[in-house]
Amino acid sequence: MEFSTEPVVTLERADIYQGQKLVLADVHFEVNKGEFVFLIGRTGSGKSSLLKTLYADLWLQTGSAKVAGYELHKIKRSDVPYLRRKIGIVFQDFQLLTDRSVEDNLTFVLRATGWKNSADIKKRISEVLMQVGLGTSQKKLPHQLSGGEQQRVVIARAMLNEPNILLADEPTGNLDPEVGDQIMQVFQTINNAGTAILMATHNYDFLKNFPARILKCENGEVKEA
Ligand SMILES: Nc1ncnc2c1ncn2[C@@H]1O[C@H](COP(=O)(O)OP(=O)(O)OP(=O)(O)O)[C@@H](O)[C@H]1O
Repeated sequence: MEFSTEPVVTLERADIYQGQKLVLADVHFEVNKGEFVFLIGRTGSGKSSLLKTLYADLWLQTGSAKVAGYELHKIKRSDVPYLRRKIGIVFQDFQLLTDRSVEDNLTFVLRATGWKNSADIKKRISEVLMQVGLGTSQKKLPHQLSGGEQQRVVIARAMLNEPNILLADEPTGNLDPEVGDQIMQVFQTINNAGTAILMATHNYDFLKNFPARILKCENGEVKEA
């Protein structure tokens, strides 16, 4: 599996619903290993619904999809946690546990995903924090960090189990433009090291400054832009 060249994401004839409402029809695209893809579209066009489908928060009812080796049209609910270990998820709001230090937030995730050895846990936490440029913040509580630093911790958390792809939904939406650019650079560094990224964004400066493939949600469809 690790050495295969198959795409990280494949969707074919997928219809994406919110309740009874068809949000996106006949969605078909692939994301290859190590690729960077922006997902754009107006408010309400279906970007979040598409990302939610990929991490099996929204259930795929028609069509087929394969994400990190898991077939979403066949997946059992009990396998969803394993799918989510293979994909990292980053939202706009930071969703850190506010009463725990950075280190404890990250340890919590590692222990919940089966890590037992304390030395391995410490080593992995230092690695991901270095990767996001936050080497010295282990002992801090989230409120002692800036918004940009908190988002770095969230990205570090998403990287803990070496995902094949990061799904990011407006990851810079709550940040000042300058800080947003720095976070975008963190994503670039991670992408350059081989992790695919699918990022929903409203920030058109990113599209200009960080050229990459663009998918657009428009009129109930997903198109290459
Ligand atoms: N939980 C929900 N229940 C019912 N309808 C929903 C739900 N979430 C979203 N929708 C509807 O689905 C459509 C797509 O919404 P979605 O959030 O995927 O769009 P988006 O492109 O991510 O928008 P934004 O840029 O504002 O985040 C919208 O019409 C929205 O009202």
